[in-house]
Amino acid sequence: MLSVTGLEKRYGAVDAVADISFDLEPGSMAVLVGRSGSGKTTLLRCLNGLERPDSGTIRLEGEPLGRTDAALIFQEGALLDGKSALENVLDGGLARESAWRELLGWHTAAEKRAAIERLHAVDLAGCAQQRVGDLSGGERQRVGIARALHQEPRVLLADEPVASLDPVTARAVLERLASVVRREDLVGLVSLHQPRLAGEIADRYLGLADGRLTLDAAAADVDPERIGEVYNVPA
Ligand SMILES: Nc1ncnc2c1ncn2[C@@H]1O[C@H](COP(=O)(O)OP(=O)(O)OP(=O)(O)O)[C@@H](O)[C@H]1O
Repeated sequence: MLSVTGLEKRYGAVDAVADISFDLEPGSMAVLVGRSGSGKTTLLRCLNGLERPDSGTIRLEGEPLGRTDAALIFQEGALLDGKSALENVLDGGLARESAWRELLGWHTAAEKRAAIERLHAVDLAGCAQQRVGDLSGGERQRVGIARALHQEPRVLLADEPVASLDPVTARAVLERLASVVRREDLVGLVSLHQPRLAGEIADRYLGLADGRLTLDAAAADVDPERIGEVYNVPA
């Protein structure tokens, strides 16, 4: 279980994340909702270790969350366009490698086989050698998922991963993300602005308003009205 307790992150006078506590189970997908500026990105960055919280603890199965335990998928994938899909996925594993390998970007045959497997998991093994810059938006986001998986995370995070995709492609990418989380028994947490898409993949909802957690409930117990309350607008 991922346990977040009393998490706080301030930027000057702004409480971006204010005393947040929640638990998430492995093998289930949680969706993070909230208005723009409510603290979603800050929370995800704290979980991924990109931001250092001012206070609070983040534990996985009782131990402090390690540097490589969580992988974050960004809105635009944060991929290198000039490199192939396979090379981008391989780069995802570099944080686990020794410093000299990381420096040289040198990969073993076993690493390459594993990276192809990750592409296979998102139905993109056929695109392994293609330049990422030549792929469609949906394919790029699936490379982003494969890259994150190659970090071998136990917590898979995504910050508005389908914001730039059409609804049909967005849904396919999210379904792929949710199925990977469930199959590989990961803790999944994804921020989304599209409540309808959220409803199709969420096992659980977390809602933020002004940095505070105002919703923490199983998807079965959440109706559109409750989500509207998080956004402070009628459903
Ligand atoms: N590096 C930073 N320096 C100063 N203030 C910041 C920084 N990052 C975020 N903030 C502030 O913290 C608050 C939360 O921002 P955050 O980006 O986490 O919100 P969000 O819910 O992800 O928004 P969006 O949906 O627009 O991405 C905002 O008031 C924002 O202006």
